[in-house]
Formats: sequence, structure tokens, C-alpha cells
Amino acid sequence: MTAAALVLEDGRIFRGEAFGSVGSCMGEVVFSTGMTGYQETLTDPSYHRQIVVATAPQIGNTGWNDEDDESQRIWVSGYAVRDPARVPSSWRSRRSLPEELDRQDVVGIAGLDTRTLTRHIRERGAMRAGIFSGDRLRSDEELIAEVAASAEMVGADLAGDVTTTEPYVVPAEGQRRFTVAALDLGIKSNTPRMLAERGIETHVLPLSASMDDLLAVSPDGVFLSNGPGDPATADHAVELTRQVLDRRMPLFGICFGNQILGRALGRDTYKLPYGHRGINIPVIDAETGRVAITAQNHGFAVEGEPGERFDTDFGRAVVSHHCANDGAVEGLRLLETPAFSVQYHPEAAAGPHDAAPLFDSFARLMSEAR
Ligand SMILES: NC(=O)CC[C@H](N)C(=O)O
Repeated sequence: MTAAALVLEDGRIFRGEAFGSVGSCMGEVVFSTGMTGYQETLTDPSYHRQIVVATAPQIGNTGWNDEDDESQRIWVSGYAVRDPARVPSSWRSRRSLPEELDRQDVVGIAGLDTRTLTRHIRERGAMRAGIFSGDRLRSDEELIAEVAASAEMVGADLAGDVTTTEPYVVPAEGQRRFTVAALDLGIKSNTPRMLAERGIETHVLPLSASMDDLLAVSPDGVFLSNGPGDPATADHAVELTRQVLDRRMPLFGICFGNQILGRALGRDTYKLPYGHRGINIPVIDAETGRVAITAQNHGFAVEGEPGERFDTDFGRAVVSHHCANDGAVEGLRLLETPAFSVQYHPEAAAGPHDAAPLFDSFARLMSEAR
């Protein structure tokens, strides 16, 4: 056993043993309450620069397979778990979780009290932290100083780190009904897959794409993906979105995309105390009162009140969805321009499928705009 410590910026230290790679990592410490889907979580680019704490005590039971990655690599900076599986068991598993963490040089910690850690984050808020093991484990003072010198999540411009360098196309399954230009701020593989199932061909474009790049693919609609970092930094994407709205091109955004649409409509974003991360988060549709159980992973939110209607440069808009737990904005819809977005994850990887019909709503918007 190699000793490891998770050190928080407020000086609190949790001790355990090294899990995955030995060394050190820095990031914002956040907790995720999903009991399944750790492979999708770890490979979700939105977790770039975050140390994820699994509240589910046993992690790694189904190993690591070659099918469920949401991107090319693991993006979390570190992983903290209570009780790792000794022996993974799944017919799809190719290797164990710690083997994969080690293969990708991802530093983790196991055996720490994740319940106390989660309660601490819930009370004090998500904050900077580091995991240290091997020769990176030094005196408490040195470790706390190292964490205090690391980068904050507020003001972090991270989508450029995760976006594709080259455009690529994910073809429609069967007959192509629509073409979508997707701005890649950290897109997960399951999004183009779910669009493809609906006859949509997706052109995934780098974050630096211009309006001309978008128009070059003759899209029926534009998609804004999820992604890491502080939405207050995403000025280029906000400007591009304003141009898309100006042209009345159908637009759909997820998570970071919801925050970008919010900013394009003149709203500010702010940091939630500890965010929403899990796969059973209840969201209320303000119009119908219906609740959807959703997958979520966000630390920031758009300012607004449940059901609020407001004026924008593109006509009237409504806060279409909000979180049943804390009332945070979970969706926006324009009433006079074909655009909507949600703060949660209809691509649901991993997660419940209540929100999947939103991809059908996007297809409907594109067909109405023809
Ligand atoms: N999953 C996402 O798109 C997250 C958006 C943003 N980085 C946030 O934390 O709020």
C-alpha cells in the first residue's frame, strides 16, 4: 500500500492509499452521486481540471470496457473513492479501473472517508484540492501551499483544451434527414450518436469555428455542446451564438451550451456552491409541471427564476426548466426565435433517459424552419 492524501485549500486533509497512478494532481474537488457510470464520468471532457469524489462507496465493480468512453481519454484530474472493487466482473470488462487510471497517468486516492468529504464540500462549497502520493507526499504545510497556488475554477477558460483540432462528421443512421453543425466545447460521444439515431448528420467543429465555417456545412441547425470551465470566459461561443440567433437558425444547447445561450440572451452566470453532479436530479418543466429525472454535471448556472419570462435581443424568452432541489435554472427557450437549451444531459451517458425526447424536439424545430 502506498500512502496518499487529498488536501483541500481550506487546510482539511483526508488520508488514504494511492489508487491508479502514483504522483500528484490538482483540481477543483467536486462530488458525483451517480452509483453507476464511472467510465462515462471519468471520460466526460466537462470534468477537465476537476477531482471527482464518488459518493457511491463501491467503485470499479464493472471494470473498464472498450465501448463506453465519452471521449478519447480520461479528463478528470483525479479520482477519490471509498472502497475499490478487488476483482472487476463484467463480460465487457477488458481491464480494471485502477489499471486504466494508471495507464492514463491519472492519480487517485482510495480508502478515504468520502462521506465526511462530501459533507464538507456540501457545507463549504467546491474548492481547490490536490491528491498526493509517493514522493509527492510531503509535509502538510507544503501540500496546502501547493494547493493554494493552483488555479481557481472561476475564470478558467478550459474549452480550448478539450475541443477537437480538426472538424469531423458523424453520419446519420439510415436516411439523412438533417445536417447539424455542432460547436465542440467538450462534446461527449453519445451526443452525435443520439442525433444519428434520429437521421441527423453531425459536423463537429472546433471551438474556433467562425460563422462562415458553420455556414460551409449548410446546416439545418446548430448545436452547442457541454464543456469544462467557467462559462463567463466563453466569449467567442457567445458571439457566434448571437449570430446564429440573428439568422434564426434552429439552435439547441446542452449544459455549457445552456450557459452560452443564457449569456447570448444577456444573462450572467454564477458559480453554484457545490454544483449538481449525478444521474437522478429532478428537473421541473415550468409549463407542464412535469418532473424529469436527469443526469447532470455542472458547477455554474444561468441567473434567473423558475418560469421567469424576459425580453432579449431575439424576442421574448422563458426559463423553461428549473431544478426541484434548489430552483436553479435548468433550461431556456426563446418564444420568437427557434432556440432552446437545457442545463442537464439528454444524452444521458450515464444516466436516465427521461430527457432523450429533447433531441426529437430539436429535429422538429429544424423541420419547422424549412
Ligand atoms: N457539463 C457541462 O457542460 C458543465 C458546464 C460548466 N463547465 C459548469 O461546470 O457549469
